[in-house]
Amino acid sequence: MTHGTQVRAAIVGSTGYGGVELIRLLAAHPNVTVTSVVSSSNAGTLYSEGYPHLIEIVTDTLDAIDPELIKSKADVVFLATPHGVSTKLAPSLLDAGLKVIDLSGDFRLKDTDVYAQWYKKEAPETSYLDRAVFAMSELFGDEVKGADFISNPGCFPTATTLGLYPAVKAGWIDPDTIIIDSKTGVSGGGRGLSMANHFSEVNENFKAYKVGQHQHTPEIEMILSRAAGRPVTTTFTTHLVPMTRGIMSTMYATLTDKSRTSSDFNELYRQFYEGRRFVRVRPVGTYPATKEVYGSNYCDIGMNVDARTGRITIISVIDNLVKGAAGQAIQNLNLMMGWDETLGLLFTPVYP
Ligand SMILES: NC(=O)C1=CN([C@@H]2O[C@H](COP(=O)(O)OP(=O)(O)OC[C@H]3O[C@@H](n4cnc5c(N)ncnc54)[C@H](OP(=O)(O)O)[C@@H]3O)[C@@H](O)[C@H]2O)C=CC1
Ligand SMILES: CC(=O)N[C@@H](CCC(=O)OP(=O)(O)O)C(=O)O
Repeated sequence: MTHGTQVRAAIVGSTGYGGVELIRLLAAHPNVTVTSVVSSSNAGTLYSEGYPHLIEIVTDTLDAIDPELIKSKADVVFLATPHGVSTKLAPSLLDAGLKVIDLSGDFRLKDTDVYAQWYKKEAPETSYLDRAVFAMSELFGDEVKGADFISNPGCFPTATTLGLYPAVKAGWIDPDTIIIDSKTGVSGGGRGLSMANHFSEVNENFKAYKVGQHQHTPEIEMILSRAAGRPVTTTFTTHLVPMTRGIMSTMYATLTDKSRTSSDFNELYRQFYEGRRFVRVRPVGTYPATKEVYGSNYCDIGMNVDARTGRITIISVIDNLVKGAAGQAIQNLNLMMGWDETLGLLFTPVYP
């Protein structure tokens, strides 16, 4: 599996935004070498033709999707492919003996009917679904060590549930009252051009989308239900804002004990995330902005209790391409391999 400590990685969907972010981050990882960049549509061409910023840095030619070829070049495969593709690809890669980390939503939901309902696609085969470990690093990281198949969380569920989990788990907020208002940058939609992420549609604009229909709703509910120890449903709305990277989730909920203060919650969160470098709980009275995590694997959280209304407002931010995708996938690789979870990921946010 390893050569010394070196793991060889292949990236399927390497030409997309998640794939190119994996390349950027893995270039700084001491234990991983990217040995195969894979494309379903451009095999045989130079990778840097599609990404001139990587000229003379990534000199590889794109490989075709061939499990045996990938197995000959790599130990672990990242799937940064659209929903529905991993369902078909992951089984053959696992059968070839590769470890797989899937960035798509295909293997996150264990109920096949729920997947089919929200993703409008046929669910993966149950035996492979059962094998996939859903890995929100800070919440379920203990389940990842030694796994051979990881399902990486979605970007909105990452920002949202890291912000809500400690309060729900402690029983300090009523899970039935939670309302989640999320905003995302355009890169969340991937590199493929659609009318929705056309410059003229996004610039100077701010719009809600997939209202009541977002595919991340059942994933958020699955995680909050684990925290609450009973089924939880929630109201979740996404908005597209004119920025490239970043997600902000603003969450509202009613307190179960109205005497608790912002300081009480702040202390609860600090204790819950103690020792987890990538979650930064902001001091009472301060709130994170997306730019403060730009290009980094951090999730920053701030909260305010309003004694007047008996409600809490929790604000959580991530970079959708890092903590929301490639960064957390690498964090999960680290946990899977039994390495320090921060390996290769301790870079500062890009500012300004
Ligand atoms: N963008 C984000 O912020 C986040 C994305 N994700 C998830 O990560 C995955 C990748 O997203 P993202 O990088 O944004 O998407 P992109 O659209 O930017 O890239 C997806 C890539 O997948 C490849 N691809 C398309 N069809 C197929 C196919 N049939 N078989 C194999 N490869 C295919 C394409 O490359 P080629 O034609 O060269 O094969 C394409 O470049 C998605 O599942 C997405 O939901 C998760 C969290 C956040
Ligand atoms: C702007 C935009 O369209 N964002 C996407 C982000 C989802 C995504 O990336 O998908 P997974 O995290 O499920 O893999 C969306 O809202 O559907």
